Amino acid sequence: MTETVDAVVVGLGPGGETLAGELAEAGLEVVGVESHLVGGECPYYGCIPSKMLIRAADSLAEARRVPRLAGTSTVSPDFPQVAERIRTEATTDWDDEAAARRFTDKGGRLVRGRARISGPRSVHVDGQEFTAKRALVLNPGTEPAVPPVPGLADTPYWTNREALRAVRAPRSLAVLGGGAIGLELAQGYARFGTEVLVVEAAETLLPAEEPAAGRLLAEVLREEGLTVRTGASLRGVRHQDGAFTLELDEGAHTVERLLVSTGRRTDLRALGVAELGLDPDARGLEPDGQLRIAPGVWAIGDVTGKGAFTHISTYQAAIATRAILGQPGPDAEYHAVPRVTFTDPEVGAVGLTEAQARDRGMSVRTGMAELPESPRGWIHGAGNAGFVKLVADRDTDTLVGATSAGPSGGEMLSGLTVAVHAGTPISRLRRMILAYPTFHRVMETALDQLD
Ligand SMILES: Cc1cc2nc3c(=O)[nH]c(=O)nc-3n(C[C@H](O)[C@H](O)[C@H](O)COP(=O)(O)OP(=O)(O)OC[C@H]3O[C@@H](n4cnc5c(N)ncnc54)[C@H](O)[C@@H]3O)c2cc1C
Ligand SMILES: NC(=O)c1ccc[n+]([C@@H]2O[C@H](COP(=O)([O-])OP(=O)(O)OC[C@H]3O[C@@H](n4cnc5c(N)ncnc54)[C@H](O)[C@@H]3O)[C@@H](O)[C@H]2O)c1
Repeated sequence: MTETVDAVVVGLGPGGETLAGELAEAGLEVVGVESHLVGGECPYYGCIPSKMLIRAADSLAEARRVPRLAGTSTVSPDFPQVAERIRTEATTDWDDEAAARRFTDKGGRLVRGRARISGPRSVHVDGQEFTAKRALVLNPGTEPAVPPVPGLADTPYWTNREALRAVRAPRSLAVLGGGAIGLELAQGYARFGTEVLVVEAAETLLPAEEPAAGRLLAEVLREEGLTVRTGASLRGVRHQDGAFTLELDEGAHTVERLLVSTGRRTDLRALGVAELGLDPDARGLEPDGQLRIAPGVWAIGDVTGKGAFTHISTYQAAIATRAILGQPGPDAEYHAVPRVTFTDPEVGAVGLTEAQARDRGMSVRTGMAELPESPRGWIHGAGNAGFVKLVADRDTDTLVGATSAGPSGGEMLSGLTVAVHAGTPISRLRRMILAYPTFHRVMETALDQLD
């Protein structure tokens, strides 16, 4: 016996929760199915607790810079203090009651359990079946992709979840994967006194971004005392007597904890996408401009492969909500996707890297300016590492990508995002007045450097 409603939303991550709530507020009968916590990865194990840890760790780093700028300082890190702030303020002890109420107060019906697609617009949840008259929306998010390293599966390794629920900082930590999750947490823990080793398979850290960003982070992290191995492979892992032994190219390395942060995956087979005629072995779901993947079926969030970021999930949710409500509107655009890795220096980036632009056959010009050489960077002194790199398309005379690394790299990104998003001609950008002495003023130098 199936229950028929207007819309069924599978997974209440940032996008799914927003969309489900808005459809309910618009008067639709909405069932939201969530197998874990309403709100998804971001508020409980992702963006928010990790940034809370980083905020605390950055305050320690700033205090350690006092001797180079202002006098003397004594820093005594207390990890339990930030762990408690994450538990009580960020996650309310990993309890989603408030988020669940936020949805049900809008008129939505929350069904707890794991959904599996059972028909063109139907799902099974623990013996119940729901069929959507108007829309089935898939927002299943991702889970850690764990590489097939011999021995790894049998060890009590950490993923982002355990790393952000920890109540004390381990003495030593190996981080497998030097991408966004790995680097943010590696630096965060190191600043609390953990001895950290980062093992990255690619030749540079943060390999999806400009190589200059990865090189800069490797340099800064090494200066802070972390050990960084790039182009490295983990051949095997053992766990014995409370310690992990890692077999690396250069020999064995023993640590108290191991964090696996080597990317993410979605189990489309378990979700049952074959019922929709889609490939269950695909890496993700490929929606059209209105986020549709089949008649009456939408997909939003990390599973669409357009950038695993909360702002992409909620951006897509807004477009899909409108489409489901039958309101016309523009297709999703991805030429100016911004992202920020919240290391110190922060690495902000938007649009294409130089390599991506060249791969697309563009006639590329680049401009680069170093932050320490700018007035504000020089004034800032300790902790001023960073740069702005611009990637321009010679044919259209517009920026197609930019990277802003520095103490406020994420904030510096906003002007660059506007430029790439709007396709502002470079000749027009060159006539812009930028406040003195800001970090973002370095954009002017980078524009002058466009070869
Ligand atoms: C450590 C970390 C830090 C991050 N930091 C940032 C950041 O600073 N900024 C940023 O923009 N992004 C960040 N992200 C990424 C961000 O968390 C995700 O992009 C964001 O959560 C959006 O994901 P989503 O909407 O696709 O789904 P998710 O948040 O993954 O939620 C999906 C939900 O679906 C549920 N679900 C899955 N399958 C089913 C099913 N079959 N039935 C019922 N329920 C199901 C899950 O339980 C989950 O609650 C970070 C991620 C991590 C791990
Ligand atoms: N600040 C943010 O916005 C933020 C923060 C954290 C995560 N995220 C999102 O979550 C996604 C997932 O993060 P992630 O860091 O897990 O993935 P990622 O893809 O960003 O990085 C994974 C890294 O692991 C490396 N790797 C893969 N297999 C390896 C192996 N066997 N040995 C050593 N290295 C290996 C990859 O080369 C890559 O550098 C990110 O891509 C991002 O979209 C965003």
